Amino acid sequence: MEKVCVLGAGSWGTALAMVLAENGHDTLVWTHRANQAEEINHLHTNKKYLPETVLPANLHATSDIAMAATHAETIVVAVPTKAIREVCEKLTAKLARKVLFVHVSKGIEPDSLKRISEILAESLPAENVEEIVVLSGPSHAEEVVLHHPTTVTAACANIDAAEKVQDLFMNQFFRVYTNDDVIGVEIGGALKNVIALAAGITDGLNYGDNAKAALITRGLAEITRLGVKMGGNPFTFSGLTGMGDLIVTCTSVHSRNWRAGNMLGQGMKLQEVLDQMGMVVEGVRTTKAAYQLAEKYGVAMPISTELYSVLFNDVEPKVAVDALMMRMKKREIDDMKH
Ligand SMILES: NC(=O)C1=CN([C@@H]2O[C@H](COP(=O)(O)OP(=O)(O)OC[C@H]3O[C@@H](n4cnc5c(N)ncnc54)[C@H](O)[C@@H]3O)[C@@H](O)[C@H]2O)C=CC1
Ligand SMILES: O=C(CO)COP(=O)(O)O
Repeated sequence: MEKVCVLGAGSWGTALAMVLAENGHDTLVWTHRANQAEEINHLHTNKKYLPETVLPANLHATSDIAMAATHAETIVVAVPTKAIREVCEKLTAKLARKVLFVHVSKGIEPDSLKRISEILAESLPAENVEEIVVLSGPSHAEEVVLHHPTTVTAACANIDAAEKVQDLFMNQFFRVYTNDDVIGVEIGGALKNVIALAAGITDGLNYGDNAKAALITRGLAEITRLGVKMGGNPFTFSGLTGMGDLIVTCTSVHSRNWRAGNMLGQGMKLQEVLDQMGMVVEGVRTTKAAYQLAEKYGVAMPISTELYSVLFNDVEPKVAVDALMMRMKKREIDDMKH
């Protein structure tokens, strides 16, 4: 039995804490909201994020970051990308030992263009970090808490650390693979949210399944082009954290990014959509990062670029789709190289 702390009691942090507690680990979930910690401890629910779920009685919560820092041999970071630096800062002052860090957030920081493992490495004291492992793949919290079969990947250059995380989480309904390609796994996990927003938009425009299949396939092509240029293994992008996650996020009703895109496609403005969601839609900030990364690495990312113009330059979704369809003629396979 390991002592594990999960930082963030949104839908994903709570679902993963539930997996860990059910696996018999001494699991504590930290939330910055005291009333949410009380709800988890006394009612064994987290109604705002997982309204139908009863949490295991051995899952405990705290809003005291010092308690979270001292409890854990392993810390799972499950807050949205934009909160990671702030949470690390709070945690840093309280860390007293070396900890194995696992992150499950899917984003890239705009402007700095840092991946999450890079943000963690620069925000946490090196003497307190045993390793940083990313856990990613096609996995909606809503299905994990129902014990529906789910597969994910734990990635770290140090494969022993990835295997340790595999052992922590793996059970009959939650299957964990390992990979040593952190760049490929993080890029796939972050950028699929961009394509899911676009898929939601075409569904909101009632463009049907041909359009969605095209977005998934050409989306994977541009994610792979960028990811390989950044140093990722090309095979990672056809795995669980690439194609797998792209499929689930573009097709599932649980997807926050698809739902947000769907509202945009139906004519709502971005701010209205975000106000209505009440949960993190990582793809919005990641679209900005993708646009910047495409420029930085000189890689063609037409879907991300058109989505950027919809989200940040007020271009009508239909106009953006027309622009994608009317691009210069291309060869399908040659195009993958540029
Ligand atoms: N929901 C899901 O099924 C999955 C989510 N993810 C990723 O996990 C990450 C978290 O997502 P969700 O749990 O869905 O988000 P959420 O919106 O359900 O919850 C986010 C949680 O972070 C907390 N938070 C926000 N700002 C904070 C701050 N400054 N300090 C401390 N806590 C803060 C919120 O109070 C909330 O408890 C995202 O990067 C997402 O892409 C990954 C796989 C599945
Ligand atoms: O990453 C996810 C599923 O693997 C969650 O995606 P959404 O944030 O779009 O809900």
